[in-house]
Amino acid sequence: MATTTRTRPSKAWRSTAELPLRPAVAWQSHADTTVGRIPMTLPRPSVPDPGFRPSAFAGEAVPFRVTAFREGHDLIGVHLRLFSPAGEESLHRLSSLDDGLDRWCVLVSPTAQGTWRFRFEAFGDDFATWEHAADLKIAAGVDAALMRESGALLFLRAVAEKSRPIAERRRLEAAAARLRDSAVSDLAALEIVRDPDIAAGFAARPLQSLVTIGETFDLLVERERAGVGAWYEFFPRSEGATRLKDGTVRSGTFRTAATRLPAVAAMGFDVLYLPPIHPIGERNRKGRNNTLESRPGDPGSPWAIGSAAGGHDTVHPDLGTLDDFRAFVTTAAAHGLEIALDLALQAAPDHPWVTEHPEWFTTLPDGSIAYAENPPKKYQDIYPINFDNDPEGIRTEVLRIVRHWMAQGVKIFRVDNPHTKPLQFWEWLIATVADEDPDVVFLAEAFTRPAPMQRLAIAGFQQSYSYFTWRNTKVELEEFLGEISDETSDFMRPNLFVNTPDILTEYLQYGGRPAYRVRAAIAATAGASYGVYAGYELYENVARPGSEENIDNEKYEYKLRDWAAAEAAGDSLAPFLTRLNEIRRAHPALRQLRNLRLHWSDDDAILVYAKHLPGALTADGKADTIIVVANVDPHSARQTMVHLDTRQWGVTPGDPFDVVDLVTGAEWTWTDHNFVRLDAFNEPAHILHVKEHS
Ligand SMILES: O=P(O)(O)O[C@H]1O[C@H](CO)[C@@H](O[C@H]2O[C@H](CO)[C@@H](O)[C@H](O)[C@H]2O)[C@H](O)[C@H]1O
Repeated sequence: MATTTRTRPSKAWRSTAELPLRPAVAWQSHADTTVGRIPMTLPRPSVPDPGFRPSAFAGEAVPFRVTAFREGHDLIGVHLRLFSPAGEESLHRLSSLDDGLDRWCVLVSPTAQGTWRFRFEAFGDDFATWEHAADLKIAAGVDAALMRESGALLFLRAVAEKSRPIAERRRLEAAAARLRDSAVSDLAALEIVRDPDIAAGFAARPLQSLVTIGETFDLLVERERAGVGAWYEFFPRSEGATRLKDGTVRSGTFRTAATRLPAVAAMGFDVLYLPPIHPIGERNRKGRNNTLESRPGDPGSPWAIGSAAGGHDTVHPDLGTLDDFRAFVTTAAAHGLEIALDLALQAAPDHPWVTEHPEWFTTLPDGSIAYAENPPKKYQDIYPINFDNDPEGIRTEVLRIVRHWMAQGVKIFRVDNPHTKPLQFWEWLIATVADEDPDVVFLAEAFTRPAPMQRLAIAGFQQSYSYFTWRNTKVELEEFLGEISDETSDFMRPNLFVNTPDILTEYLQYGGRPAYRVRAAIAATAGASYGVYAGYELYENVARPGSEENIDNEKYEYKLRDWAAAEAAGDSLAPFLTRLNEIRRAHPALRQLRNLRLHWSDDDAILVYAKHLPGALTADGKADTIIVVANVDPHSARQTMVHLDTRQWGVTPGDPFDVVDLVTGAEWTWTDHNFVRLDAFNEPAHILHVKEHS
């Protein structure tokens, strides 16, 4: 049987409205004004700080937007002229959002990495202006002769454009003659005004006047993993750790931890993040539950980096050797997992830096060095680095360390507390590393105020931890999702971790299993990147009294977990996480962020959002639409009406469309208003795929 395969164009972009390329010609310009003939403002993608550039990831559906208008009521059009890193030029027609705000938009997906350039070109759309007026006036018998003659002149102007296909020019010439022919009735002339072929020709090659060329901007396109991925975090020392007869625990190693890789991969995760893997300080080592006294056998916090065994370039001897680490990275890659390493720029008191480079620390008047803090947290087992004492020396050392791990196959770094170090330093480091390898990704662990958090992203961090963990109610989530998918999306890519070793929110502590389930569903579908710290799947929800983190925290001790027994007993969320990751892989709309749109329900705990990706931007040419309806009250069953703006995926309001729940398999026919009932104790969220549509 013959099969047909859709072949995608091998260009560096995909577009919802690409036009044949035409040279840019500014027909009117005045050097004595700032504003162009057709004013354009608020171009996007953009960043709030001059000197920096917006970014996207390869394959991201980027809405290129601008606000453009002109005096009076003649119609305008707007083009996006795009230049790929290789210098290929393309032209894309923006559509009016018709929201009364003069906003225009086109979706383009750059698929090639590198620096792109783009600009907007606005123009008087002379055919559209005439068509609009002629349609009304000729039909009403007002100025019909005048309209017909204006049309003929317009068509002949188009005929003179040699770049138009010959068939189109002939059609226009004939149409102009008929408009002028007094034997042709006004009713017949109206058919010319409404001729779809003529309209299509002018849509592809508009008849332009007053062409205004906007400023040219840069857009940095980074690799897909910079923006998309399912992350899993585990402590390698816990994986394969064994309790000995005397009650002590023998550390896991890279070799034993490697035996857990198939299970992490089978859950569908893409990135495995490891907390620091370096020697841990002996002096001031913390004991269990963040106590200041460690007991024999306590392994200490991995973030207390450095001992006589070495510093940031060394593997903790308990974990194995550098060769073992390299083998671990290779095995992970064979399972489709990329390793993310921690980059925590601080030192335990016995780190070699402390004696070799005392100038890298701040010595107090009494000769001591103050320990690190991230108020209200106190890190008595580490010294912070003073980046201003020897900036060059510190830069050289950190670059050496990063290069060292890159040489072992690491291309992702989770940076600890970057907001406690100078922004300038990060701008330099990330740019320097990108020059050497543009595939390296830095994730900022900056739980701080919005301004420093956002500036770290603008300065170059490819990804950022976010406030997601603390946004739990419907109202909070709506505000958060609206912000990350639009306001900050040109420069900040949030990773929606559901938990971390430092964060066990009250919502999880008291929400029971429904809370774990619904949070995972929202993170995996709302975030293009999301993450899970090991133990989440076992619903570990007991906090250390007075803190927002797990009791008997893995940061200070080995954690021996029986994954298989939990799963066999039905006490594991792993099957659900696996399904979520399968859904993410099967649905390209979910591997996007900027396409998230909030919809509505009548209930204060039912959150509704959808993600749509047009077929023009998907690899197989099929549109993909997912609707998520989530009950964020983990203590109840809720029923309500859900209201959708179905036009976002091309369905006329009121028309029916079929959906399938990707978790339960249930199928329904929906319209723009639908009844839902979500029982938190059963299935707190619908993840609905809109079946076959254009
Ligand atoms: O300050 P954050 O909440 O962003 O947390 C990150 O950095 C902390 C310091 O590196 C780190 O804290 C852990 O390591 C410290 C140093 O060993 C130790 O004193 C803390 O008790 C321990 O929580 C935290 O894990 C990291 O995510």
